[in-house]
Amino acid sequence: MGIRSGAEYIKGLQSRQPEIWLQGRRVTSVYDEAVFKQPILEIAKLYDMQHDPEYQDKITHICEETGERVNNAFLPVKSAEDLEARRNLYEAYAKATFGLMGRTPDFLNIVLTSLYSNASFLEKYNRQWAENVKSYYRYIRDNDLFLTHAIINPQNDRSKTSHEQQDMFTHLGAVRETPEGLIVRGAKMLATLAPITDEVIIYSFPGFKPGDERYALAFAIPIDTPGLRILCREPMQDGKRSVYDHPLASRFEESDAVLVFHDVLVPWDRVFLYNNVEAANGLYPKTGIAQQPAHQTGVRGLIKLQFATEVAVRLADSIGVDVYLNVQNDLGELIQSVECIRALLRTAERECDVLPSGEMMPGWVPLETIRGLLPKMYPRAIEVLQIIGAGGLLMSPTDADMVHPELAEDMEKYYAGRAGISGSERVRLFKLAWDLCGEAFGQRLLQYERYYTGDPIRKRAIFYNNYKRERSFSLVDDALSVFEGKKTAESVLPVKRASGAD
Ligand SMILES: Cc1cc2nc3c(=O)[nH]c(=O)nc-3n(C[C@H](O)[C@H](O)[C@H](O)COP(=O)(O)OP(=O)(O)OC[C@H]3O[C@@H](n4cnc5c(N)ncnc54)[C@H](O)[C@@H]3O)c2cc1C
Ligand SMILES: Nc1c(O)cccc1C(=O)O
Repeated sequence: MGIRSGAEYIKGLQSRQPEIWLQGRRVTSVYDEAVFKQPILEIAKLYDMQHDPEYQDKITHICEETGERVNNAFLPVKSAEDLEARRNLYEAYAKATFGLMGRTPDFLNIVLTSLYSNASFLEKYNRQWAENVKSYYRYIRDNDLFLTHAIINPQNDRSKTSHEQQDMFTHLGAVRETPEGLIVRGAKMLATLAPITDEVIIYSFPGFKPGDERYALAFAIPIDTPGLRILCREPMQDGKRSVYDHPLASRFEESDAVLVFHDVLVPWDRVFLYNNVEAANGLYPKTGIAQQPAHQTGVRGLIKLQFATEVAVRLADSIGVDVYLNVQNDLGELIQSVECIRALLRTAERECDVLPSGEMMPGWVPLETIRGLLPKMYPRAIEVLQIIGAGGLLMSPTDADMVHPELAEDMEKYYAGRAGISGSERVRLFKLAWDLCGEAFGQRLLQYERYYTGDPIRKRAIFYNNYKRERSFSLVDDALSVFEGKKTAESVLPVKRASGAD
């Protein structure tokens, strides 16, 4: 089949009835549910872009194996050209959503492509797991499906491992084997966009300890598999807010959900890993599923940061405050943050790593640096928006006020910005900014940037430890070589090193 259109994606959603719980009731038709409607349409637009002549060659390619046109997320990366094709895709999708949707279909489809490219990792433990991953990749690619994922255990008692929790099946684990497959029970978080996806893939960040064998699992199933319950968090929109009043919040809210598995059957051909702590701990660091998605999130994060920065610049300009040094200083800082991420991405794309499988991956050090910096840079951009917008962010009237005949004159006069910025222009700009920096929607976007890639503190500690392992920090030796063989600084003269260097 190859690339789907938006209408085909929506038809797929309409053909199923997953068990979705929202505000105390069961959702019977996800497409007709107001809170999901607009996000569905935004995702549908991304599917349509695959057929749009403006984008088609940038974001899709002809699959070598099938001869069909498929999305670039399914392209195993073997060369710089492949990497560029991937980047074009990330950029096109991120620009279409202003970087505000983190879990667009490309994200998990590249995870899957990496698992496919590095299936040899699984083969070492079980040949069938590797075969299962490969056929699942082909199935998702050829049907152009949209996945959600849940790789974190619910936040119950973080000081204990899965098998030490109060109930054996609080965290998702295997209950028993049957001839048809594995029965699994328990919960996982935090499946973004789960209600509007086709399938769910389950795996985990490393951290399993001996005794956690039943939780060491990876598999994928259709989102409407019997026994799988999707428990949505409280939505931040009712789905009926005006696009004028909430130009971003009304369109781009990604729902998040806890997934509860009530004795769900996972067919054997969908089991990718089971009952093996070592394999489960190696899956994330050793199959490229950390590094390739970091490229996608780096590009998306750049667009999001750039967007917030542009809003801040336009906001400041609209009320004439960017003549002040402090405001210029803050805006200059944001622009430098954007340029820093842009430069890191370029470096990552040029300084590639090549895995034993031949898969080419953007450089680990610059990508991890982006992962470490964005959780600080994005919240700072939001803070700057709040500081520059100040009380003006709290004076925006509504769409209805703007068009009311009795108020129209006041609106244009008292809400105008500096010369040349009309009342309606200024109000629209401030509403855009408020969605990002004031609304619950904007707070979620901030929380996403802090945590989507895991706990930033532990991530940075892992980065430090790996970096230290791979490097000798030899500049220090070079500096200290001046003391070689000498006891005191007073007696020092440069000495010849073994290498012959001074
Ligand atoms: C908006 C949003 C969307 C998300 N979407 C998805 C998704 O689609 N799929 C998915 O699988 N996940 C998703 N996540 C989850 C994300 O992966 C986690 O939030 C992230 O891994 C951090 O884990 P946690 O939230 O459980 O925090 P915790 O690990 O519980 O951490 C809470 C606090 O305790 C500290 N802490 C906890 N344990 C330790 C420890 N061992 N050592 C030191 N400090 C510790 C942390 O530093 C942190 O401050 C999403 C998260 C957000 C916010
Ligand atoms: N955050 C991630 C995720 O949810 C799945 C795969 C990779 C990541 C990541 O940021 O490394």
